[in-house]
Amino acid sequence: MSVSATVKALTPPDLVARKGKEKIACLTAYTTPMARLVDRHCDLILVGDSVGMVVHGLPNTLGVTMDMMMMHGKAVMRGAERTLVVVDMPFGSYEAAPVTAFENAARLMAETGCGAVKLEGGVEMAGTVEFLASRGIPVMAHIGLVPQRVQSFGGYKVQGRGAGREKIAADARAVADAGAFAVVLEKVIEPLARDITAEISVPTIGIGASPACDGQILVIDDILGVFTDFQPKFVRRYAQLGNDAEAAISAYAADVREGRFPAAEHCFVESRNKT
Ligand SMILES: Nc1nc(=O)c2c([nH]1)NC[C@@H]1CN(c3ccc(C(=O)N[C@@H](CCC(=O)O)C(=O)O)cc3)CN21
Ligand SMILES: CC(C)C(=O)C(=O)O
Ligand SMILES: [Mg+2]
Repeated sequence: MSVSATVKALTPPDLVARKGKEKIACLTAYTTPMARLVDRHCDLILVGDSVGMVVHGLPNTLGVTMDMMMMHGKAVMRGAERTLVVVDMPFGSYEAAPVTAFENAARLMAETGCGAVKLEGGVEMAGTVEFLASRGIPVMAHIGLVPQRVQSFGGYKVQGRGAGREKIAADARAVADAGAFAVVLEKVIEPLARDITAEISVPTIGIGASPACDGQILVIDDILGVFTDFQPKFVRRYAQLGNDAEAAISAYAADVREGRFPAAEHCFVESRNKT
């Protein structure tokens, strides 16, 4: 992004203005070429810490570092012109104290050029959301299933059933009141997602939280069929790129072994006029 950019990027206030009017389409991306594609069709790109699982082969998001988020954040910014780019704050970079959170969020914003950060947590993180938001860092909150706490939760379970309902409603109110410009609701039961969406004044972005939300987000590798280690119930697969990639790789290897690749058009000879 540069000051002379001709295309103006969407801002957090632009997305807030869409609530109740137009659905907000969001996807994750981690690389420049994918960011370019998503940028043409979506409103928001999340550089999710899911990158640790889908790109780096980690078992969960706990091992994701600031360096990884910085590097993928920069890569995505090189491909994004009109979407709002949000970078996930990794586990350990924001929970201990608002000042630590500010220092890490400011680094992400300053060094990647992203438009906002996202952090996981509700009532207990509201003070930090307020600290950042009041100091110029737009914050997207993330409540319900919070993957960075998978060890405490004992799995990626549905949220908001029974007694858990009031806790998540309180989380939504707390982060919205603290100044979050949007709230991700992950794997939250539909009636609760509907009530929260009606109650708070900023957009809810659902992932496994029903069409009642103001927008939706999924992990790009899940919708493309690139990541297939597991498939959450909330994912819809729009392509089978993993299968296509395997077929291509297998055909290439067979061509090399059988002498069908390279062919004449891939070879260089003495004559001028040819590159
Ligand atoms: N590829 C990918 N997609 C995601 O949506 C995603 C990540 N990675 N990494 C970070 C978090 C982790 N999330 C997850 C991970 C697993 C499930 C899952 O397996 N859900 C199962 C049931 C598991 C259980 O009940 O314990 C499901 O059917 O939804 C859901 C969300 C969402 N995020
Ligand atoms: C799934 C989304 C909401 C996320 O936090 C991520 O990709 O890390
Ligand atoms: Mg995340």
